[in-house]
Amino acid sequence: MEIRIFDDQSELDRYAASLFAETVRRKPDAVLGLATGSTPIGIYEKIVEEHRRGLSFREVTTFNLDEYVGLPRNHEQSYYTYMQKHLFAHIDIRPENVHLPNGTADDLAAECARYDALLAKHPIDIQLLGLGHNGHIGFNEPDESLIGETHVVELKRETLEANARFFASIRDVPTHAVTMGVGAILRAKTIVLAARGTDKARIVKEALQGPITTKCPASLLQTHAHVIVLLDREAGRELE
Ligand SMILES: N[C@@H]1[C@@H](O)[C@H](O)[C@@H](COP(=O)(O)O)O[C@@H]1O
Repeated sequence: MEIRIFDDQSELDRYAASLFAETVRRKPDAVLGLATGSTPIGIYEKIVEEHRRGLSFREVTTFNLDEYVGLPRNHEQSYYTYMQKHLFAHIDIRPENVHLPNGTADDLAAECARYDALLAKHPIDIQLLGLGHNGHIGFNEPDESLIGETHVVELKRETLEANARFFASIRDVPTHAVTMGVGAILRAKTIVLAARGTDKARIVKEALQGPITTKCPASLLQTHAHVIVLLDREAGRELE
């Protein structure tokens, strides 16, 4: 596991973006795994800058980690809207190459199977991950056991609280989400985990240097051969 600590936020964003840009330069039809949350926003800005400097995403395919259950695509807090706003509207990606779980599907089990079939056809070259305060990756919440494939998850209280800041009140935060499972995440050839801020310091330490346990889903990343962890000083301050 490679751990890089940055003094400057925009340096972290630029470095993360360069890893994705390099992948696309090397392989124009690369498959990118994408994440939401506040952490990737600056990274997407830098990816858009790479596009403005000439990098094309015409042949690229993307998969997002997760989507809320029950939010229509055009809801302002859907991850579909987030991705349009922060990335897809600003690059030349083909809409048909963009994949997110559909959280409003009538048959969510069928939707999960559809997503897994697509993932099986398009192995992810590089996967971006944020880190939940409780160690979740995507929406794989800490539990006695974890699920490998795409599934519906009930969000933990702490996740609802953390994400309430994006909604009018905690009552408006969807209680369930569709998430890619840890199997698909760990099958990505390269994983880039980004975390910032003092409030992530404890979970960063637990995930990277604590025991490998389903109680901290991000700790499973310790088993992956090619993980690059990008932290600011605050998020990295408890690491030994
Ligand atoms: N489903 C997302 C995760 O993919 C993300 O990593 C996490 C952390 O978000 P933030 O970067 O805003 O701390 O939030 C959400 O719960």
